[in-house]
Amino acid sequence: MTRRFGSLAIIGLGLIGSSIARAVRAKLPDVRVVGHDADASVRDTARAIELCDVVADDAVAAVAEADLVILAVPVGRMEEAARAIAPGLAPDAIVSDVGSSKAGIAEALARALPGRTVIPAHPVAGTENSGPAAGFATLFEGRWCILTPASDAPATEVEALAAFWKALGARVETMDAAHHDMVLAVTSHLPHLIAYTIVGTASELEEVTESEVIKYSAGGFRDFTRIAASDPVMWRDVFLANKDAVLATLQRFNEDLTALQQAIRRGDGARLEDWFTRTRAIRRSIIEQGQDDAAPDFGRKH
Ligand SMILES: NC(=O)C1=CN([C@@H]2O[C@H](COP(=O)(O)OP(=O)(O)OC[C@H]3O[C@@H](n4cnc5c(N)ncnc54)[C@H](O)[C@@H]3O)[C@@H](O)[C@H]2O)C=CC1
Ligand SMILES: O=C(O)C(=O)Cc1ccc(O)cc1
Repeated sequence: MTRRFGSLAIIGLGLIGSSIARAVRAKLPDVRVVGHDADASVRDTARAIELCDVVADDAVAAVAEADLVILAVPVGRMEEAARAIAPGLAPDAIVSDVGSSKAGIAEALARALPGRTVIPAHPVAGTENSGPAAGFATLFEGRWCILTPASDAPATEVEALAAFWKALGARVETMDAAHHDMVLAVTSHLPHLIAYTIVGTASELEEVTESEVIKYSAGGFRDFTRIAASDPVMWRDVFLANKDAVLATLQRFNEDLTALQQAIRRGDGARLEDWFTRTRAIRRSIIEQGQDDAAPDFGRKH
């Protein structure tokens, strides 16, 4: 029988940590949830909104009873968060995380928690908002959660973690951490980099005032501004951690951008039309598969 967790500790009570707490309360009401955050003001907010059964001031105390510990801190803080919980972990506790990149975190957690069962995970669900008030219980519904267990991870524990995420409404996939990082570099990290670039570039163009950028932002640019409002610390860490895959993807992107630039300069309408026809077909197949993440209610709150 699949192991069911009775007591969960969440380290980091921002958007993702607080969404897990809310989803567990809604879908797994028998699971005890203890939360901890390094930031005292976040702990105060978590207590004020009664996010968890207990909010612990101390990381060691937070994990003492837990059979599942989820680290929901920025990617660059994973190792220190793991080191902080290590002395308090129960012998059979599983440690997981929610970081947006995976290979570097797997190495960091293995260093910090030798001999422990560590199963990294990435719920591919989020918004541009951060902090404990930004979370919501339905965030993971119908969204993928990718598990990247090491090849020697115990299958029963991987299955238990998969069952946990499915109970929160997620669809679960398992893959190698390096493959995860390459796929997410294309589907998430590069798009964020492009959004950060275009919004910054638009606001710096001498010919266009900042008020015009705001006044005339049509649909496409507005979508970019939403993404470009994402948490600066979180995304700094993602790009530093997934450097190799992001740079490889960026290289390809730059080549394609140069090809389109050349088509515009040469008046090569056929090339532009071919390219745009292909991308429209991609969008349509995403919608047909029922994975329309760009739907207007994407950042919905409950
Ligand atoms: N924001 C998003 O849309 C998504 C984020 N993720 C990943 O989830 C993780 C958390 O992201 P968010 O919840 O968005 O960030 P957030 O900024 O909303 O929350 C992070 C929290 O971690 C706390 N923290 C930092 N260092 C800590 C430490 N050493 N010990 C305890 N608490 C600590 C911060 O005080 C903050 O409250 C990141 O690794 C991110 O890559 C994954 C999927 C989506
Ligand atoms: O807000 C958006 O559009 C996102 O793309 C949210 C997101 C951010 C980071 C992740 O690792 C997964 C999902």
